[in-house]
Amino acid sequence: MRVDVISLFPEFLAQSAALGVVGRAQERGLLELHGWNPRDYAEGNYRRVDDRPFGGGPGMVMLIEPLRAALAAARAADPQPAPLIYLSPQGRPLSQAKVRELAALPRMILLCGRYEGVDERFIASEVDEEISIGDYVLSGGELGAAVIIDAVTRLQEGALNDAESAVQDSFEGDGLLDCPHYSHPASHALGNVPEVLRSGNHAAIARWRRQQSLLRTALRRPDLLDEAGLGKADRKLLAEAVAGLEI
Ligand SMILES: CN(C)c1cccc(CNc2ccc(C(N)=O)cn2)c1
Repeated sequence: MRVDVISLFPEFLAQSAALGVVGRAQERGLLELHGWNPRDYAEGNYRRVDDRPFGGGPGMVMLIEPLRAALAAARAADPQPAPLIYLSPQGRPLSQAKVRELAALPRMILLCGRYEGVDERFIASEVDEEISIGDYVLSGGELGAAVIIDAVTRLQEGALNDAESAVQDSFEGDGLLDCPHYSHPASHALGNVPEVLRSGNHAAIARWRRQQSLLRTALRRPDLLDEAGLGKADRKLLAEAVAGLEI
């Protein structure tokens, strides 16, 4: 997958993408990252990329022309079509379903705004999708771009080895929160590992894990539970777990 990032701080993305799963995916040729800095395309001796908003008010707005030139350069660098995705607090919240959709694309271009964002005319004319990574304001869209790059890279075939791909279950396969995990030592001052996990009874272990995921989701994220569309067996498992709670 090719990802082009339009950002005033392309080195930020390069550094964060050089590590871990994303770094390895680049080495394996599973991911190709390219940065485009609007400042390289800003005219005039001040090479302006932002200016004050019409109508007054605080902050600065990113100007149309440097963005148009940076986007044109990115598109000219590779014939593959790609959606332009703008990271902003006004975007649609990112979800694993959206990550799966993006991960299936051959290419995407991520636009990272700074300041108060981008001139609305550029958004209206060029942006295909506006995405938010959560309801909070950051100093720039770069962290959102890094989140999307990480999340889509994990889903590229060959990006994760077996140990890592186990983490694919919650939020992905079934839309529920993950169950608790334990490792050595089996008994510890902080408590002991649940017996079922040491029983070797794989059916009982799978049942316990599913039940824990259901219970956790019900207690922490009932909104996800509604979306998960539980079947009869799951509802029975959950009822049994809830009955077992000493509340
Ligand atoms: C209106 N405004 C402040 C603004 C508008 C656009 C971009 C930016 C850059 N900052 C960002 C970007 C994304 C997110 C997110 N939640 O995905 C949070 N902050 C700020």
